[in-house]
Amino acid sequence: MEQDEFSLIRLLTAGRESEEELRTRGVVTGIGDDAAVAALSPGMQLVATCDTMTEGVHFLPVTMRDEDIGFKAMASNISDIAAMGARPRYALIALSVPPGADVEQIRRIYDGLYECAALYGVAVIGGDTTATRSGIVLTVTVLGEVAAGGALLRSGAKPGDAVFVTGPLGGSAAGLAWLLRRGVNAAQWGTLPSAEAELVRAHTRPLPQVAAGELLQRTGLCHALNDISDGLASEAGEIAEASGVGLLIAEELLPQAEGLAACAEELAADPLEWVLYGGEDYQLLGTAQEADMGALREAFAQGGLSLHVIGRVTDADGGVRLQRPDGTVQPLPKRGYNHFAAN
Ligand SMILES: Nc1ncnc2c1ncn2[C@@H]1O[C@H](COP(=O)(O)OP(=O)(O)O)[C@@H](O)[C@H]1O
Ligand SMILES: Cc1ncc(C[n+]2csc(CCOP(=O)(O)OP(=O)(O)O)c2C)c(N)n1
Ligand SMILES: [Mg+2]
Ligand SMILES: [Mg+2]
Ligand SMILES: [Mg+2]
Repeated sequence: MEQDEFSLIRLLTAGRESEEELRTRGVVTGIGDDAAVAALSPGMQLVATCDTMTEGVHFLPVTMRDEDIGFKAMASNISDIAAMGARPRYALIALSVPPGADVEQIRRIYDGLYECAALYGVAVIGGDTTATRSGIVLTVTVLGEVAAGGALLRSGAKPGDAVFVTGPLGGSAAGLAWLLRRGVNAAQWGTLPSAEAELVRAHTRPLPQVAAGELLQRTGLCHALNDISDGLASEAGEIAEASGVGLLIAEELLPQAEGLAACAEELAADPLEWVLYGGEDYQLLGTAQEADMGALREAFAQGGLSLHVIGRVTDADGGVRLQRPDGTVQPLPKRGYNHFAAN
């Protein structure tokens, strides 16, 4: 790479957004000083999160195009802001690349980062650039805001609440399984049959549910909220633990990504595994009082958003359980993606 980090930073970030545009988004001092300075709206509290994408762990050449790596790194962070019922505002990007990296590849990763940021009105205000000895590591920090005292936590679920999700599950894991099995190169994705293309899209270009999170926050009716990065079972376990409750999920009510069953059949896989344990769907999982679900459904329908009731909150004794279609109930282990599992 014929660059030092200063020229690389300029190459990646210069000219992406006009001064004027950054100012209207609240940026007082952006890229180029020791730290960024940015405004928060009056009466709002800061909501901050960071997540990393590591080559070989979160992506491989056969699973993600360069632009997708950037898009998904930004999207997964925005999803955590959505899961607090907050609005994403600013992002910082920490990039580590091997010394011999292809600058054009890094630039494409940045195209994806900025594409996702623009989609959600997020301004990139800084970051850090270093070398790594092998593999790309991309860490995004997103700063958002929420009405003071109004953040939606994992800890507010109450027995008797309905449990809901904001959209279909299992698509990302199915898309990943399909890409790994087929090993097709990204240039061929455009020619995929539409069902597979949708699943691949769910894996490579997840769309965080910011509008749903903000709507849930505004209504004041949502008791607990979490986003699904590690899988439904794992995130349900997080809500149960944080709230000191149990959750009973009905398998029949789980919304499946379109084309999931056909893809599972083709790959001789179990679609329920993808739905429960696959992860990276970035839908929101929440609870609200049963009696308020009608009002929530109406508000979601008016906003063109979807909402699916998938179960109910119980007392803590039962833990997290799954009701099978035949009526039997079994424990739903808090199994999901584990970075340190032996494999
Ligand atoms: N290395 C770390 N140091 C401090 N806090 C961390 C670290 N890693 C994760 N956390 C915090 O632990 C909590 C759970 O993290 P995580 O499971 O990654 O959440 P999510 O799945 O929503 O990204 C978050 O509050 C996160 O900020
Ligand atoms: C090549 C490849 N193998 C496996 C996966 C699946 N995968 C990797 S990380 C992960 C969970 C989500 O990532 P994590 O870093 O745990 O995010 P967080 O829970 O902190 O939001 C999953 C399902 C993948 N995306 N790509
Ligand atoms: Mg995390
Ligand atoms: Mg989360
Ligand atoms: Mg995780």
